[in-house]
Amino acid sequence: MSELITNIGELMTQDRGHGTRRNAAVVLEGERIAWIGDAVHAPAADTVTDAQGRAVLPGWVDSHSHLIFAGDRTAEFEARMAGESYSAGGIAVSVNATRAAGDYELTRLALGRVAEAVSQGTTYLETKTGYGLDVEHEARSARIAAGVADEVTYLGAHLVPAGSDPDEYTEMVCGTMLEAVRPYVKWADVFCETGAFTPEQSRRVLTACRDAGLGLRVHGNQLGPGAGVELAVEFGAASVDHVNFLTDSDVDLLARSWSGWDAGRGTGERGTVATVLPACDLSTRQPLAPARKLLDAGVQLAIASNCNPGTSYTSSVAFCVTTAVLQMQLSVHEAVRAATWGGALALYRESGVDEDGRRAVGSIAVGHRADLHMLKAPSATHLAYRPGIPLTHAVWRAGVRAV
Ligand SMILES: N=CN[C@@H](CCC(=O)O)C(=O)O
Ligand SMILES: [Zn+2]
Repeated sequence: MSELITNIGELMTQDRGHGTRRNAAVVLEGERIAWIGDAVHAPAADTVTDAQGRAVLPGWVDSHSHLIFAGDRTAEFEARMAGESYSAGGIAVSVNATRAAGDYELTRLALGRVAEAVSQGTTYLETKTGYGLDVEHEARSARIAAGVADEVTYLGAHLVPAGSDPDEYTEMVCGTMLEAVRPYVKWADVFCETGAFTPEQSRRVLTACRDAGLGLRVHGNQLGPGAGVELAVEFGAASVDHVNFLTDSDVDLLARSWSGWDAGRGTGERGTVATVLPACDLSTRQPLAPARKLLDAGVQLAIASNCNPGTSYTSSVAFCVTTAVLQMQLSVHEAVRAATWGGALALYRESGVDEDGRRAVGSIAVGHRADLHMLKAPSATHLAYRPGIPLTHAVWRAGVRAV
């Protein structure tokens, strides 16, 4: 089956040429993009969708979320809005509620959150464990995550549970817990921060997970300056996320991590993506991550929702993009790029043409996965120009109309 989407007012492809086309058309064939060109030259297809001048972007690639949880942390949020500051300790509230929930309930909650994300234009999504924090519940979270998300990250190193010895717990994260989650996960993450895991404990987790064949990610430099970025770059992590408190040397390390990479061709040695989480920064009243400075220094940037019950209870990547433009001084093109192609880069999914099951996501090009987001607006600029207005008109995920 093929579908022609025509009369696209603005097609923001975010492909290597960064092309934005006017009066464009796209043909989808099965799960792939088969043709892109001017609407006047569009070929015939089995079905036709008239965009009536609306804008089309790649679907959002949300490279950082924590969707496997039960319970509610409204009280903590209210206390924060009354002046308290965020601390990692709140994670324990979600751990208790998550452990108490049955499998069916936890799955239902996670699926609801994925559906909410898709309804707002997300077509590819990573999610993490991290609210189980014992072998049984981390393995269960990983299994449920594998059934609802495109990419799963093991975050046993989210918090040392109350009553556990930090070094013994870290050993379990690197041993029996890692073994139990291994069949379900592709990535591992560590919350390297005061109140969570020390640099030395983080190093042990990253080493064990790398040796187990997992790709690496780091929660770093969220609540204060620290070793997160240094460790992420040293271990060749795919991304370091949050990055609110960076020294010049952190920015330089991140930029230099990309020096062996040919951005035009997308070849060479990859570095570490800096993932900024604007909704989290607002919701914790933290200083915004220096996205402008990172881009200017040559760092590859992603924007993600960080949807979780503590610091960022939103799955709206559009909201994050809006904030990045209005508050972080990014252009609309840069912000959309970071939330599509940048997210794919952070998940090693930005390239791959017509490889079965591994088509690129996050950009619109022939042979890439047909993940499209049509706005109720003639241009992507409206995402920032009309903040807070739900602008998703239609969504295709792997060629299937999802919204
Ligand atoms: N910072 C660590 N983890 C989450 C928050 C988890 C929570 O508070 O429940 C984050 O990415 O912000
Ligand atoms: Zn997170």
